[in-house]
Amino acid sequence: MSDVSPDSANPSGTPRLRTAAVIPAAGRGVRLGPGAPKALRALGGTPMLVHAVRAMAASRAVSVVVVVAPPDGATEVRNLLDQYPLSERTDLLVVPGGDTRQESVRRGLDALPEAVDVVLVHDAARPLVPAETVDSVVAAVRDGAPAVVPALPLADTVKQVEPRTGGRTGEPEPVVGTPERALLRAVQTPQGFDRATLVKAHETVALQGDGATDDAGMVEQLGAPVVVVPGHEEAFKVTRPLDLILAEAVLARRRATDGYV
Ligand SMILES: Nc1ccn([C@@H]2O[C@H](COP(=O)(O)OP(=O)(O)OP(=O)(O)O)[C@@H](O)[C@H]2O)c(=O)n1
Ligand SMILES: C[C@](O)(CO)[C@H](O)COP(=O)(O)O
Repeated sequence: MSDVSPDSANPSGTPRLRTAAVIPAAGRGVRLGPGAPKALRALGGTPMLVHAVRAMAASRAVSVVVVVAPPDGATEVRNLLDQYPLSERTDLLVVPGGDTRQESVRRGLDALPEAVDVVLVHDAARPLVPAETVDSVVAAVRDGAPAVVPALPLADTVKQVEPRTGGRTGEPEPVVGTPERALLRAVQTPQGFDRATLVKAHETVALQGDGATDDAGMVEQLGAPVVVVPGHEEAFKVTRPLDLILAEAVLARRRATDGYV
């Protein structure tokens, strides 16, 4: 496995790959219920986005973090993040996002400094991803994989259905298949990419007008290989109210046992 040392720690004099994390944080969080934009809601008294930024900066490989803020909230987010300074080895940029996650990520990619070769894309809504998960994604990209996703096996059986369009919520839907569960993985973030591959994927998918629910899906549409590495249970996405309760519990345990702030 490739090491994940920072640029400045390269003893051989050969150019070190520079790694940036793009954090899309421009969503509203409709499924979480009414309130501030999801990334700005408190988790253990600290905005969820701050946890996500710290999780990326905790990896020694990451030297640049680009936060993609709500379209009209970049200044507010910058002022907020300035209250939670990172160590000097991490540069922080804040840019305005777009109407979809895909558009927000694309705007984050546009802001990357030229020297960056490896890009992580990490949901602000996954505030508790451990540093070792981040490191293993970076290492796999530095080892030559153009696209890497952390993922876990599924606990539930999955059914494919014929969705009822325009029907009432809760109306029965016909089942059309049961994919073999052992072949499925639930995909998390950060997803890691060779920068040129990810930029090309975003350009191509935007031109075709198609979408994807994750960045690796866009790379798949290019025909480039995508590999999976083990994810982590604590990298779950805060999507619904119950997720926030779980996140509070995980954070409280970390604070009690690991000295996490
Ligand atoms: N226009 C958007 C939509 C989403 N996101 C980000 O993409 C991540 C994953 O999206 P999700 O969990 O679906 O967040 P929301 O879109 O905010 O949630 P919801 O669909 O419930 O409104 C989040 O960090 C969210 O802020 C973004 O940057 N720009
Ligand atoms: C990118 C992602 O987190 C991978 O599981 C997921 O696809 C985001 O989905 P969302 O509906 O935009 O939260």
